[in-house]
Formats: sequence, C-alpha cells, structure tokens
Amino acid sequence: MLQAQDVWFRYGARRPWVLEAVDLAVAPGEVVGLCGPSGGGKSTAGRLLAGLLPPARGRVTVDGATPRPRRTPHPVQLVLQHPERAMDPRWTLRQVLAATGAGPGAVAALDPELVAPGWLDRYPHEISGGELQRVNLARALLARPRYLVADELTASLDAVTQARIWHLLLDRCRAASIGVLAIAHDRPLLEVVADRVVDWDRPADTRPA
Ligand SMILES: Nc1ncnc2c1ncn2[C@@H]1O[C@H](COP(=O)(O)OP(=O)(O)OP(=O)(O)O)[C@@H](O)[C@H]1O
Repeated sequence: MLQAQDVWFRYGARRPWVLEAVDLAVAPGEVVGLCGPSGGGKSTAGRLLAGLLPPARGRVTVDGATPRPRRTPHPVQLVLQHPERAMDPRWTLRQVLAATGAGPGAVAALDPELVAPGWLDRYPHEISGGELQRVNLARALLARPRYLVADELTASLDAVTQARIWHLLLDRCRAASIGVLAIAHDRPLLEVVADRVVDWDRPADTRPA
C-alpha cells in the first residue's frame, strides 16, 4: 500500500499550508484518480508520495516502510505532463532510458508498442509529444516501481493519443500489480481509467495561513 497518513506540507515556514492532514492510499495494482481545483495541492501531494518533498508532519509509507531518501530508483515513480522538461535535450532517447540504470539490454528489449526501436537514436525533439510521453512512461517503468504517480499525464494530447497512452499504462501496471495515482482535472477521464476517484475540493487560496 502507498499511503499518506495525516500529511501536512507547506513551501516555507511563513507560507500557507498546501496539504493539511491529508490521508491517501493506493493499493498494489489499484488505480486511484485524484481530482480537484487548480492550486489545491494535487501535484504537491504527488511529489511527496514520490519522495521528492518531505512532509512537515505525518508519514508517507510504501508497503509499510518509509523509503530511504537517496534510495535509487525510488519505488514510487512520478510521470509528469511535460516529458521534454524532464529530459536532457542533448541526450538521445537511448541515453535517457539507459540513465535509469536499466542497462542497454533492457532498453533494447523494450516493448515496441511502448517505444519504437527507431526512436532510440533520436533526440527528444525528434519525436512527437505523445511519442515522447510513451518514452517517459517507459523510463518510469524501467525503474521497476511499485507505484506510479501520473500527474496530468495526457493533458496536452489529443483524445486518440490519450487513450493509447492510458491503455499502455493500465496494461503494464495491471500485469505487474503496480498501483497508480492518476492526477487530472478531467474527471470523465478519471472515471474511465480509475477504480475509484478521490475529489479534493479545497482551493489553497481560501485556506488560512
Ligand atoms: N515550488 C513551489 N513553491 C512555492 N509554492 C508552490 C510551489 N509549487 C506549488 N506551490 C503552491 O502550492 C499550491 C498547490 O500547488 P499544486 O501545484 O500542488 O496544486 P495542484 O492542485 O496540482 O494545481 P494544478 O491543478 O493547477 O496543477 C499552489 O498555491 C501553488 O502556488
């Protein structure tokens, strides 16, 4: 189980709380949708769950334990909306994928449905946005995560590409019992892809400091 228990977080001691007493849980193989208003703290929660930010109070646990901060790869992988921002533009996609520590064999053996072999020697700007998001997803899966946090994974893509990427993600996560937290504004999308949807109805700017 990926769990946030009574988690509090703010970006600085004088800033308002972004997360207040948050509880969230994702079971192995479960797909949980997280929906809510802009600025409500969904992406912040995703970063805490992936170990990129520490809670001020409360606990984040992965299968009952608190992951060590520098343990690589982290058992919770975060996949963001803009893959190009998460990749070095001077690296080929083969280098990007190899940097996970997976090794050239694992990169070459990637499912061609996810990453076409012909893309590997191209640079990030040499494939489309939807194709690059597939590479980004492959990169997260190469880290052999127990859980994935998909933050607006397909928000800037057309409907056909969205469906293709979600199909690939759900297929692989179900096969490996990887739990998924899917963050999105698009509630109808979450209703299709998730086993259950959690609504956050707490815009940050209405909360006291
Ligand atoms: N690095 C940061 N430093 C300071 N404040 C931040 C930082 N990142 C986010 N915030 C603030 O924290 C609050 C929550 O932001 P967050 O991105 O988690 O919300 P969100 O629900 O994901 O929003 P959206 O749906 O618009 O992506 C916002 O008020 C935002 O301005």
